[in-house]
Amino acid sequence: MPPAADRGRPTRRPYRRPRRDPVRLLAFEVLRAVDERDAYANLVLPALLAEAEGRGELDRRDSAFATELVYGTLRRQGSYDAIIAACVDRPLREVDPPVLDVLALGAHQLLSTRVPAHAAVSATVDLARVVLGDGRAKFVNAVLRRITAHDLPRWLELVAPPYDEDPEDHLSVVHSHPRWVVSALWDALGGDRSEIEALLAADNERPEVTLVARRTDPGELLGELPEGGGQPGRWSPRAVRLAAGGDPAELPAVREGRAGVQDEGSQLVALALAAAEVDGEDRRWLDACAGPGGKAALLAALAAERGAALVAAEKQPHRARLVARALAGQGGAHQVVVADGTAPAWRPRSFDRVLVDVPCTGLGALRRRPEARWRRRPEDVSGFGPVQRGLLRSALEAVRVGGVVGYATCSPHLAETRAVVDDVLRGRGGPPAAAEWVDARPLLPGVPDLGEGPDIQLWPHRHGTDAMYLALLRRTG
Ligand SMILES: C[S@@+](CC[C@H](N)C(=O)[O-])C[C@H]1O[C@@H](n2cnc3c(N)ncnc32)[C@H](O)[C@@H]1O
Repeated sequence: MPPAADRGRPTRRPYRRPRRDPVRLLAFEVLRAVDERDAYANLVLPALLAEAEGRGELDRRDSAFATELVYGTLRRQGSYDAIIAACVDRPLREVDPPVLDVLALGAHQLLSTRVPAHAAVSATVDLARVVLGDGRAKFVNAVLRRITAHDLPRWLELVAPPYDEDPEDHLSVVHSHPRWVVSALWDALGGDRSEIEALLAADNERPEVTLVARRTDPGELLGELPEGGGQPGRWSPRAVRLAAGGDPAELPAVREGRAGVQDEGSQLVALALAAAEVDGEDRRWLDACAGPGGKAALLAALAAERGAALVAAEKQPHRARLVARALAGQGGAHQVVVADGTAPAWRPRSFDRVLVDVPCTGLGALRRRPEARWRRRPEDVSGFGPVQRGLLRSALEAVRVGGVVGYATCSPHLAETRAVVDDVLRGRGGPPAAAEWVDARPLLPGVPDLGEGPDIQLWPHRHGTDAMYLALLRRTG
């Protein structure tokens, strides 16, 4: 019983220092960097994890949890913002961004992880006390407690507008994509509600890690993995799908460049270009937009098997250095040049095969770059248009008559894919190109649902790959 003098007064809790949880602190630091400095989570996070592991603050499991917190929170930010807005009594724009980041981290733990609700709330409030101060931590506590009232499906029923009233707004909130991205993806995909929902859901899944066997056989590569460590690719004869866990960069085959980490979609683009028929010689290949070098490394290996030589061009010097690193040890004849593909340093008609994997919005790789969907703007699409058309025109000039150009994007947006190729072929905004379509679908035997052709569009929910696009064109004059 409290002493008589204290009776009737509210009992004060003894002051408790907040627990400094290095995992949540690190996750918060990454979210702030993404928000404040436009940093890329896939660059900042590994660097901070490596430092923290080096200091002995985090072990592998902690790092995996920090990764899940950062990527999951960023991917689901649209849904969480709608839920947080329903739990806050003022417009979200009036809540400080660092407070919103803490709330989103808490919402993610409560609604999408197995962390028990009481632990998610107390750990997030402790984080708030450390990074925001005790006053704002009380606000965080109150909002998180409101969020615990429902699970994610119920919250989405409550906060998303009904599908029948506004399908795109509904999907935007439920699947956490900006409305304009939902709209663009649906235009490119076609199909009904279930198809677009499957795509949007796939964008929110963590992609599996795939290796490409470059100077080795995929069977041998599998043999180098521990028991149960991988399985053959779904579509690419060179792919090995890694089981979860472990750092692929530490595998000897990857360290030695015999294999690399590469999505199967990117492998298929390089393989289809290499499989296209060219009339006559097949000795000189060009990758006109090579940085950071994933496709160039596979092309170099394929070229070396046939005695062909690869020129890998890249406009940005620092990215050209990455290309040189990717090509090191690939064997065969290859050369890396810093060059603007729209004002080329090579003579016209001097290549037999050309890949032009143009800069684009990256809307096909949303699984990998969790913040990209929030950073991109609709006007970015038209911003890339002139360089995409210029690069394709130059690629068609660089290839000789009878040779083949592959135009690739890691965006399925129709304005970046078919529209660019159609404009260049029909001479909109320049002279018409003397080139014909090559049907790319038969060059990828066994890969289903590639579209109506002659170009191909891969999809995360159909193929488990990034949404890569490829058009193949043969120069005719
Ligand atoms: C989509 S990325 C290419 C990815 C690469 N093919 C791979 O698989 O690793 C596009 C690249 O084109 C480069 N780029 C942009 N404009 C260019 C230009 N005018 N000439 C050459 N490269 C350019 C960018 O710096 C970027 O590295």
